[in-house]
Amino acid sequence: MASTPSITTTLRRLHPLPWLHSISPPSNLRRRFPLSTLSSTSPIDHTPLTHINTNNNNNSDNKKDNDRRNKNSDSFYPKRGQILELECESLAFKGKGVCKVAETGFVLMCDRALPGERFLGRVTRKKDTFAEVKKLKTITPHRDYVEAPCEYASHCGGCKTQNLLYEAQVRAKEQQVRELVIHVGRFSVKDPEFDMIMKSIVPCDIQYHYRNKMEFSFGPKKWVPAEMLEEHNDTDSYALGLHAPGFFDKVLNVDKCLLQSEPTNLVLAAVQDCWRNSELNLTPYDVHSHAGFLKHLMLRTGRNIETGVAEVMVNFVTSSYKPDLLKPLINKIKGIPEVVSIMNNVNTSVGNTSIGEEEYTLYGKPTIAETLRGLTFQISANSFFQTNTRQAEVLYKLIEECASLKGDGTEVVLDLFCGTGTIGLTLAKRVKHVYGYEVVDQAIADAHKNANLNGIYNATFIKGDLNKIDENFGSNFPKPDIVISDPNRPGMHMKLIRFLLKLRAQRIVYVSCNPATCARDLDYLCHGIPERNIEGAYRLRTIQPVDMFPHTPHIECVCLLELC
Ligand SMILES: C[S@@+](CC[C@H](N)C(=O)[O-])C[C@H]1O[C@@H](n2cnc3c(N)ncnc32)[C@H](O)[C@@H]1O
Repeated sequence: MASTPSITTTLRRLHPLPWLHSISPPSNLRRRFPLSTLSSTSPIDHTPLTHINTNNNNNSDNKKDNDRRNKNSDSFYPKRGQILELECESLAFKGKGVCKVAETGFVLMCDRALPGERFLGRVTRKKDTFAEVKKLKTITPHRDYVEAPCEYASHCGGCKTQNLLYEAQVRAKEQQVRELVIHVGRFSVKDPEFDMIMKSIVPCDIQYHYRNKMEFSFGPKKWVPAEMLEEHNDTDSYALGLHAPGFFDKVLNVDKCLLQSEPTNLVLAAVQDCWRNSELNLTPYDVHSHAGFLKHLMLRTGRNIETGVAEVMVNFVTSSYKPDLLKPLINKIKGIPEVVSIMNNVNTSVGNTSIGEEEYTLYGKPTIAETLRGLTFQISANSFFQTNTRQAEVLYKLIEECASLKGDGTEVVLDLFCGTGTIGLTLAKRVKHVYGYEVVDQAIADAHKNANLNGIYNATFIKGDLNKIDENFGSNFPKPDIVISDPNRPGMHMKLIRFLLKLRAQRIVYVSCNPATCARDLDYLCHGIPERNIEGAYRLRTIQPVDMFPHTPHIECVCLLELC
């Protein structure tokens, strides 16, 4: 709680999770509400507070929130620039710390504030129902403080919670999902089955070196956080590293990253060791002037399928094709035994993406391999593959359990947002047919390759935009028994939700990397949208959070829905 400062008060109604206003409404939701109302608020804002009260009136946290709102309709509204003493209560969206003003419950969100930490913070931004704060100084550290092993942890855009005990990280993630399921999904804790539905989070056994893919950027200048400027006098030199949080044009120079594999750290160190040598004439790409050659260094780790030994692919993304310039770097890194592939993606566009219009193999082979649930997958520089292979095994096992296939080869599976087909393919041997839909051409091509590689001939992968389906969509495949839906962060488009409600497959396994849009879609599928005369048709049986990415705010969930 913040100690009550001298303030001007403003009349405001508070949503139990006001920071959700910062989730931009996905295009599909614009259809749910009149455009005029969406210009200023998110769809979640339209859930009347009374509705939340009725549905969740035995939730003690909600009750306290609501009581407080009733007593204090005049809530504290801080001024920009104001300095407050705050205590972080929990973690929320994007891993930001949630602090509340004593008495009024007004919410302040602070990046890198951790539960239990008391600190001084300056108000940097005011939104309608909450404000953002920048931490200036810790007064007392949070209760689960641990020393962060990475020297960049306090300012790198990758990890946000390295100095929070891992057990506390997963507790906070689990709590976040629970709150979203209640407040956004409108599932009631009063339901006697609620505790059975809401499963405990599955932690990640390995908390470092778990990522099989990292992308570092080159930049003309090292970025140094303001508070460290005095210690650094080399800010004018070239940078290779990770982006500063929220900035596409600021690169924090890093010599190693504790999330990637050990061999890829050797590659990064080898490149760092020589690329600035002026004799090599290597220049970093400048995203403002568009001059320069080196754009990104992408490192991927797979394994030799026969021996199980790690294999590394190095992908240089450059603004033009000049392989001779890369030769000294190649000579240096090909000496690292795990490096089996050096690729060059040439991207001449002014954009900052790492996918090239042309791709060249500069050394070794053009793909590496990985296994998942007993299948082999070929991974090219740009193909999508789950970035935490070990935890993907856990995730896919959960998906398979939720699918509860009969195993007699009679069932049809619809794999929506199939990517390179990994989920559908891991189920294919036990079903009649898998139909996969995905918008990216290359992913569809990889899915077909993966099917052939694994001798799977009962899977069809089709390119299609699931945000643009029409009434005929369902005539492209037989009625599925099981639908798997694994959308990216914006969740499912309203057209797809309507389609699924009409299709009435027996089971839907919803895999999500964004618990907020997941909770929203579960609400639609289970409770319908009364104001649009859409009835829900599903019952939520389980929601299982899985931690795929320790030290980051990301949360994955596997949800099982059954037809009512
Ligand atoms: C979270 S990934 C899931 C990939 C896959 N299921 C897996 O586990 O590897 C989401 C996938 O949805 C695809 N996607 C995003 N928007 C889409 C759309 N509108 N229509 C179809 N596919 C889309 C992305 O290209 C991406 O491959």
